[in-house]
This record gives sequence, C-alpha cells and structure tokens, in this order.
Amino acid sequence: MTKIRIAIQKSGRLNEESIEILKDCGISIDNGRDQLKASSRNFPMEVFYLRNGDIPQYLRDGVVDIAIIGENVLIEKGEDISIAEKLGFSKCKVSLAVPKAVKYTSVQDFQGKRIATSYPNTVKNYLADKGVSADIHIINGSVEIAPNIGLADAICDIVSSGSTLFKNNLKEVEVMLKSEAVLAVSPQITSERRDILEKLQFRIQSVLRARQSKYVLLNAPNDKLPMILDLLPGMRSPTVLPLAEEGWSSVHTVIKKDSFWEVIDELKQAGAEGILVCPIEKMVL
Ligand SMILES: Nc1ncnc2c1ncn2[C@@H]1O[C@H](COP(=O)(O)OP(=O)(O)OP(=O)(O)O)[C@@H](O)[C@H]1O
Ligand SMILES: O=P(O)(O)OC[C@H]1O[C@H](OP(=O)(O)OP(=O)(O)O)[C@H](O)[C@@H]1O
Ligand SMILES: [Mg+2]
Repeated sequence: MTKIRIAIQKSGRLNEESIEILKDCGISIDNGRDQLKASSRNFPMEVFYLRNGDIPQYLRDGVVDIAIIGENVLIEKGEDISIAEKLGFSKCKVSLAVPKAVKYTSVQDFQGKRIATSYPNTVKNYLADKGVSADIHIINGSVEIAPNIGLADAICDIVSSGSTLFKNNLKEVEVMLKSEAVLAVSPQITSERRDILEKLQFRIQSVLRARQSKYVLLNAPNDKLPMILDLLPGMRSPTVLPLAEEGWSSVHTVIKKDSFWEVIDELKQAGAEGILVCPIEKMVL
C-alpha cells in the first residue's frame, strides 16, 4: 500500500505540536521519538523525525513527500518548495536587532556592518533589496550573544516574546518576515501520494477551523431574540429552540475564538442568560 512520507521535527519547538495536529486529525503513530521513522496504524502515513534545518533538502530530493516546518526555514533554504497549509502555531518573526545603546535611523545603517545570523540568505536578500551590503557571520545558535562578545555589530534571528533580545541588551529594528508552522510539499510528490495529501488537508482544515471557533449556547426571552440573533453569525445561521418555560428560547451557534469576549459582552447586554461556551473538536463544512 502506498503511504505518504511526512517529516516532522525530531526534537525542538515544532515537535509536540506537529504530533498533536496529526493526532487531532485522527492519525495515531506507533513508536515515539526514539526511532527516526514510524508508521501510522490507521492512515497511510510514514513519519520521519528529522532536524528542522535538514527538511528542505529532504523535500527537494523527494525523500519525503510533505513536512511540518517553520515557514522561515523555507524562506531561508527552500523557496522552490510549496506550502499547502498554514498551521497556526509556532508564530514568530525573523528580525534584525542592534545593541540598545546604538542610535538607529534606517536600514542603511547596516551598510558594511557585521551581522551574526543563522539565516544568511534571508538577511542578504532583504538587505540587497534595499541596496545595502553587510558582512554576514553564520552561527548556528545563541546568536543574540554575538554583539556582547564583540563578534558582530548586529544580529538577525527569530523573535517571539522579545525576551531573548531584552536579556541580551538588544532592540529589534527591522522585522524581515513573519512565520508560522506550515505543511510543505515536495516538488517530486507523485499523484498517488497527492491523493493522500488531499485527505490529510481535508482533516487539517477541519481541525484548524475547530481550533479557531467556539460553540455557544444561551437562553433568551423571545422578545430579545431579534437583537441577539443580529449579534450572532453561525455556520449557516443560529439554531433557535423553544425552552420548556413559555416565552424563552435557547440559541446555539458557532463563533470565532478571537471575537468571543466582545460578543459575549454584547450578548449579555442584549439580554442573553446562562451562556455556555464549549470547545469544538472538528468542523467540517
Ligand atoms: N521563540 C520562538 N517562538 C515561536 N516559534 C519559534 C521560536 N523559535 C523558533 N520558532 C519556530 O520553530 C522552529 C523550530 O525552532 P527550534 O529552535 O526548535 O529548531 P532549530 O534549532 O531552528 O532547528 P533544528 O531542528 O534543525 O535543530 C523555527 O524554525 C521557527 O519556525
Ligand atoms: O523572543 P523570544 O520569545 O525570546 O524567542 C526568541 C528565541 O527563541 C529561539 O531560540 P530557542 O529558544 O529555540 O533556542 P535555540 O537557539 O537553542 O534554538 C530563537 O532562536 C531566539 O533566540
Ligand atoms: Mg531555536
């Protein structure tokens, strides 16, 4: 039987959430991290546990068909590799930073400066685009320490909360790109495996949609219903059911997680009572 070969990070920031999203898609994987290769019991899939930085090459060579990887790594070394889905986790930026004490005016300030980074292509392309040429020092980790030890004038690295920059007395001055985990596809994928990919994407989309939504149930007096229904979008339209108590209804609907606190406040003001908010496991359109 043909199986799709997926690469996920062996260990590191993407590992757990990659396994989690496959699990939420109903795909259970035998064996744990100790083995570099594992098979699914209930989906035609083989999982390869690899280093994040090596994954673009494996995709390019067709050794794996798909991968869960940071978009930033694809931008750095896999521009020929396509993205099938954005996965909504491991959100971060790739930014340029300089010591706090440095007066920064514009990207031109990087002309002739030494920049330490694990993302040489990203920096070079970004600066070349602006007519700036700098001296790039490639280092693989603890990049933020480089200015403090006199190795560089500036750095380019991943920024999320900003606390690593802060601890190293640096300030972010240019955001070069924004990234999140993505499902990437090998240019060599066969049509048979593409069919399996489509099934996987269908499941991933249902999982992501569900993660972004909440199921809301509330009670309301019938005379307040028009105002309340106005506030609620719902997948098609909200469900309204009569309560045992005369003159009252129960309203069920789905709302976006982001807008949820605002909507709840408005619903209360409009006369809604006994509001329940529940997670949704899957959402199939
Ligand atoms: N602080 C962070 N916040 C959010 N996402 C991050 C952060 N740091 C890294 N990421 C994302 O997670 C990915 C993996 O990061 P991680 O540090 O685990 O791996 P790595 O050391 O770059 O790779 P490798 O697996 O090759 O050792 C990055 O490529 C990026 O997309
Ligand atoms: O803005 P922050 O929230 O501080 O996150 C940014 C830091 O996170 C990443 O390092 P990581 O912790 O993955 O360590 P690593 O260098 O060993 O990969 C990245 O390389 C930055 O150093
Ligand atoms: Mg890291």
